[in-house]
Amino acid sequence: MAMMKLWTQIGSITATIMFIWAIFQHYFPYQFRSSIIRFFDKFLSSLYPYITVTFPEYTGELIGRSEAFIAIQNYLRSRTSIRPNRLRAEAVQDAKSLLLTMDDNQEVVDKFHGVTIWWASCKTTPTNHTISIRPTFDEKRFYSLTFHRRNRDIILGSFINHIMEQGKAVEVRNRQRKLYMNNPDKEWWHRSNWIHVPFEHPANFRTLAMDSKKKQEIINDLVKFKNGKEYYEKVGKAWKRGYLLYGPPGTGKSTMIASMANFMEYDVYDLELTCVKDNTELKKLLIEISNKSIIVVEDIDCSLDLTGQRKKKKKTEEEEEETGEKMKEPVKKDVEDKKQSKVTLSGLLNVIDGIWSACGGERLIVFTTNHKEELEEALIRRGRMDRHIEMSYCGFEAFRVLATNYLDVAWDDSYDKIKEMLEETEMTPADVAENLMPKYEGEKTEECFKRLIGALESVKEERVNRMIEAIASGEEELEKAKAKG
Ligand SMILES: Nc1ncnc2c1ncn2[C@@H]1O[C@H](COP(=O)(O)OP(=O)(O)OP(=O)(O)O)[C@@H](O)[C@H]1O
Ligand SMILES: [Mg+2]
Repeated sequence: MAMMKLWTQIGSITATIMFIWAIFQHYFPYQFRSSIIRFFDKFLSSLYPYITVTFPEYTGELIGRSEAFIAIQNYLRSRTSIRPNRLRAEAVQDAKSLLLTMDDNQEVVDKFHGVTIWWASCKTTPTNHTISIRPTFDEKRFYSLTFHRRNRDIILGSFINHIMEQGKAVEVRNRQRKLYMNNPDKEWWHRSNWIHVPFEHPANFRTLAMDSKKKQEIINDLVKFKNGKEYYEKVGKAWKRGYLLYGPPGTGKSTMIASMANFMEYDVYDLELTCVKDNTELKKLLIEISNKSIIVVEDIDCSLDLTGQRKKKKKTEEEEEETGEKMKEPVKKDVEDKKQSKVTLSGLLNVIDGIWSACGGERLIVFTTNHKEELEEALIRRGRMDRHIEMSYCGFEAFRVLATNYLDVAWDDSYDKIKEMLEETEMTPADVAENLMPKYEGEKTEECFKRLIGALESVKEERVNRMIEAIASGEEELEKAKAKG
């Protein structure tokens, strides 16, 4: 009975509103309507003198979460005086610690210079009621900030700036750095084109084996870059820097990238170009990359045939026909991959230093290669790849770092012999490190050095044999040429 009464009341209220609305539309010409609406607005706001600002998690066409939303989330986390009834826990630092955030649909009171502010974390529920285990795009989160109209200037001015600064500082403090990879099998419900894992590589400049002067130069360069925001603005250049690391396999190029990331406290975006469909997708990936990051393209010479895709493809087919031999499957797959990716050299150049490269700041771009000479000049010219760093075979200084890392010895009698041998041979730091590493619990330093000396001797022997063979074949050629006259 009571239910029926309620429905009758709702029905009559709705009918009255519709009636008033119809009269309003019929009797008031549209020129007057807006003034009347404004008048009612003023009237209502005098009854309710509060202003509410909302901060959605995702805004308009922007890809990625809104910076303001993230800053507020971090700011609220840092406010110990704010005590929501319900909190949401999120594991960070590879589940080593928990971050607590205000749960959805909670309200808290905050103060700023004596002004009271009301925060609410809101979530709109999906309009369609389909059952799904995945988060749907209809689920929208936002923060709302409410304050009295008389505090408008202080809140919209200094308070908003204060939140952004505080929020960013908290983010830097709590941040678990991440290693990202581009995600070619992205499902439609994934907002991001990148997937990530915690970045926990232990490499650092102290343990990186290389010439100490060269290492210090790189460190200085990185420090200058990190503190160079104003400088880059002054000279009108995007705040980014390119490094080309080149050298034989096992000389520490990837280790150098990890050391750089740890030194700068940056995230790493490992960009696999062969998985990027085309230039448009490359741009989309780029604009999703956060600031304070290193974009890495390993083995750039193998990533794409940037120097002329068609030419090389044709050549491979011709080679197949000529030799009558079919390509090995992995090689064929590699060629297929390159065929699938339509990223062009100009697309890549655009990302490095075209107009798109200025989206975001404080980014390092690092290319690695084993064959610098095969790279297109335009790709690695100064300004794009600002510093070319050669990672070379193990010299004596690099060896000393490795000896300290692996055996904890600063000096040994065998050093002189090893020094002499390292100057005569070419052994990568990876091989030196492998020989220095004790092979069983308690293996003595002298045994490790003996193993290294043995390995160096065999490398030297191989080198001598190769030289003898080369001379012999050269002499043979010379004899043949002489015989031909
Ligand atoms: N300069 C170095 N300092 C310290 N360790 C090194 C150095 N170079 C190589 N190593 C050791 O050798 C391993 C292989 O090195 P790394 O992967 O960095 O070589 P790379 O130059 O990237 O090789 P590739 O060209 O094959 O990718 C590393 O895990 C590290 O342990
Ligand atoms: Mg590598």
